[in-house]
Amino acid sequence: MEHAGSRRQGRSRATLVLEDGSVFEGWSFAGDGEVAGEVVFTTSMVGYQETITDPSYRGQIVLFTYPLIGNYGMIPGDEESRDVQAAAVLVREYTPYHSNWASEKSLAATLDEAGVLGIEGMDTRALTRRIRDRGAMRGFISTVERDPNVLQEKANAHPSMVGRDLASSGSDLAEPTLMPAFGEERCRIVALDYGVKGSIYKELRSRGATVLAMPGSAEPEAILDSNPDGLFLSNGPGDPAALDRAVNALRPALGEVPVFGICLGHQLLGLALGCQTYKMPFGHHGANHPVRNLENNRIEITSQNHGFAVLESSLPEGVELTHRNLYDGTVEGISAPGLRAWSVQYHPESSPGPRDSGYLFDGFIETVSPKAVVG
Ligand SMILES: NC(=O)CC[C@H](N)C(=O)O
Repeated sequence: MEHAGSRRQGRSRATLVLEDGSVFEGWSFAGDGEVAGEVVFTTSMVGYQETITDPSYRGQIVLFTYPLIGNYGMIPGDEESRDVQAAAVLVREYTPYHSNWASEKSLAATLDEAGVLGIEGMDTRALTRRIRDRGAMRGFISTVERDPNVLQEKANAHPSMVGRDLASSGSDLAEPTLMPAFGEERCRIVALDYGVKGSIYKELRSRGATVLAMPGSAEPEAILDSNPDGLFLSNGPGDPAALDRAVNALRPALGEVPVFGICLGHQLLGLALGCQTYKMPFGHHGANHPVRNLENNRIEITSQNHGFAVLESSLPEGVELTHRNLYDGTVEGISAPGLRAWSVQYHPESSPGPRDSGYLFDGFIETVSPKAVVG
């Protein structure tokens, strides 16, 4: 039998223990049970729906630093992929009252249906500081087990994000899928899907690109045989350095077609060009990350979600640093002009403020559009 105080509004107590043994208590607002994952914090003030459905968050327990989550519900069409991808969701306060005219269900209902734990009432500030001070850590959450030692052991038994290939199975695509341009077709590109955010395809298609999406596991011949005007490399979960096969598959395309990569795609391009990647102490997750564009010295406010990065000292000759994080100096963009390849570590166009990095999509489409379509 349950003892008094173990439930609130019909929900269970939940305990999170990090690999260093620190303990955080909360209440489940969705789901019951146990889950392990790397705990990361995101500073986005809006966009929880896009965040939890972003496949790059696979394997991660996502903590929102914004103190109130849930108030605009879930809006059909705003999801980045079909499924909830985050391993669990941690918030300070969850509100079940969602008032956006377009919302059709609550965040809690969505998580419940997906079988993903949602925990509220956690000291998200203390937890964020812990991660910021000690680095990204694995954590284990349970609504059934309360013993911190048991939970810490389980956190430590979970595989580290370093070396984890989550992208080979990151795509929902079973086979190549053609997505027509919105409006007049200007170019045809192949997109390698390692766990893509759907909004990226919308950005490409709305600029006149017909997109042939292929699973990230596509063979090099399949990529080039379709004779694309350009090649796009998507975002995706896990450690890029675990993806030798994907890196080797895109090498033959370099120099043959213009290549543009985002997030994991940026890291894979870097690896294919001979750079190294590393795990950052704690990642960049949020919609307010300032980046200096080294080509024009402007600052762009960008939307980011990455725990790995390209190592600046590993950039070989011919590869240029184009974008750098304003705060911590992380490489956020590179280019290899001789090979017509470039990439950034963030999602152009999904920033909350001025659309100040959409030029990256524009530039890609401009570069790969062979000619204006006649008739
Ligand atoms: N957004 C992404 O594609 C993330 C890339 C990679 N999984 C990282 O964490 O750095």
